[in-house]
Amino acid sequence: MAKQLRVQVWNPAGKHRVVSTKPMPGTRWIGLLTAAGCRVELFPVQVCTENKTILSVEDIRSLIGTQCDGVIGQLTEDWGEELFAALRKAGGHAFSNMAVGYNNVDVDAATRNGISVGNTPGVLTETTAELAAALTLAAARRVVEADDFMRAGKYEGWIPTLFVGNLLKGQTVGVVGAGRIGAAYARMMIEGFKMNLIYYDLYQSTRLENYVTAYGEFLKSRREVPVTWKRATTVEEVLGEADVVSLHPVLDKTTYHLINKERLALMKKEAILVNASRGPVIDEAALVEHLKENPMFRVGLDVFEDEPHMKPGLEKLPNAVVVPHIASASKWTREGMATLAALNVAAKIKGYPVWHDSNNVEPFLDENSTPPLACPSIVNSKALGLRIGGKPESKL
Ligand SMILES: NC(=O)C1=CN([C@@H]2O[C@H](COP(=O)(O)OP(=O)(O)OC[C@H]3O[C@@H](n4cnc5c(N)ncnc54)[C@H](O)[C@@H]3O)[C@@H](O)[C@H]2O)C=CC1
Ligand SMILES: O=C(O)C(=O)CO
Repeated sequence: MAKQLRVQVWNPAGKHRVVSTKPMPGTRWIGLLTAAGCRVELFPVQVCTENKTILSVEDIRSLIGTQCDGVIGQLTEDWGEELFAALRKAGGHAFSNMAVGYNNVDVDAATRNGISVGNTPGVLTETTAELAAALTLAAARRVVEADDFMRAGKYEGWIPTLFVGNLLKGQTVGVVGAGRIGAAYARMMIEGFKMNLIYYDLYQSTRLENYVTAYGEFLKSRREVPVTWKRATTVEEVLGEADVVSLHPVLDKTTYHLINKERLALMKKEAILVNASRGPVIDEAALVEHLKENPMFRVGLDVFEDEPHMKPGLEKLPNAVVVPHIASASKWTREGMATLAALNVAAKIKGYPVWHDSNNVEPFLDENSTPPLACPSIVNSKALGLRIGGKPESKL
């Protein structure tokens, strides 16, 4: 039996019961749900005192209870048949992850149970790309190693060989998964550091290619060396040619352990590998061995295969920069994610259609105007036969 969980409640008299499995930043999301007539319940995680950061399936079943219209869940939770069946039985038909990635959700199980699955695209794009850029710089210029050295009182004066790293300008940046975040990261590295691009994706990114071409023309007009781009036909091509490789694909069967022992061996000895997508995209045990054998190879990791744990040995390696899945952690983005997740649930409960363009959710994020009457992004809208539409001006 799951122990009784303490919950906080807003708008207790609300007609529709919505549960959020974790507290989310800001208050706009609560206001939007209560304005839509929802009673909002959330499980307040006290990370240090209760050590209850990740809810089990059993915990979540107990939060859903016998009557629940919708749930806002988190990427740390396993949303499969058991939970969706429990939600359906409780009368619910709306779920949203507070994340753009939804590899923790069995979308087919949700569809079988008639439950919509929302996610939060777009609002994380630049924030996540910026953290990937930060990890790239930290790894290239050995920022964390040097910081540790200073704090340990080891600095005795400038020497020419101290913490020598990699220059990015003129080198090649490789992007695997050139979707929203991958393309934003590519633009940052190209414009910021004048790197050349090689990318691999299942689809061509004409927009990104045109952007790099135009920037190259601009540089030429200023008599500077132009940047270039190339679309690789295999991931191996990217790994062999790039000086920096950043991973931004979705996690699915095709990307699980995309970077493994054999593919790491194709990379340059002094290359930099960054992962701000999902941990299992890299075979982390193979990566630890590769880092041990190649001390000039460096990584920047935001995500881990067995999150929140690291594979043994990673914590001891100076050529790894590691941060705890914070790529989307800017105030604007996290509050925006909460808003989109809340609207995915509230608008579904109200029977509104699904927004026509999940790549442009900005109209939902403007705090000074009322959001469109639509669910911002529902990944199984087609399978459920949901209506597409949305009127920007009307109140929820
Ligand atoms: N570390 C963090 O805090 C964050 C991590 N993410 C992760 O980043 C992922 C990407 O997010 P977005 O860019 O918004 O999604 P997106 O859907 O715009 O881009 C994903 C790209 O991956 C490509 N792709 C799919 N399978 C591939 C394969 N086998 N090989 C190469 N490319 C492949 C797709 O074609 C697409 O272009 C999310 O699914 C999520 O897992 C997203 C936000 C924050
Ligand atoms: O949105 C996602 O997929 C995340 O990983 C949140 O940071």
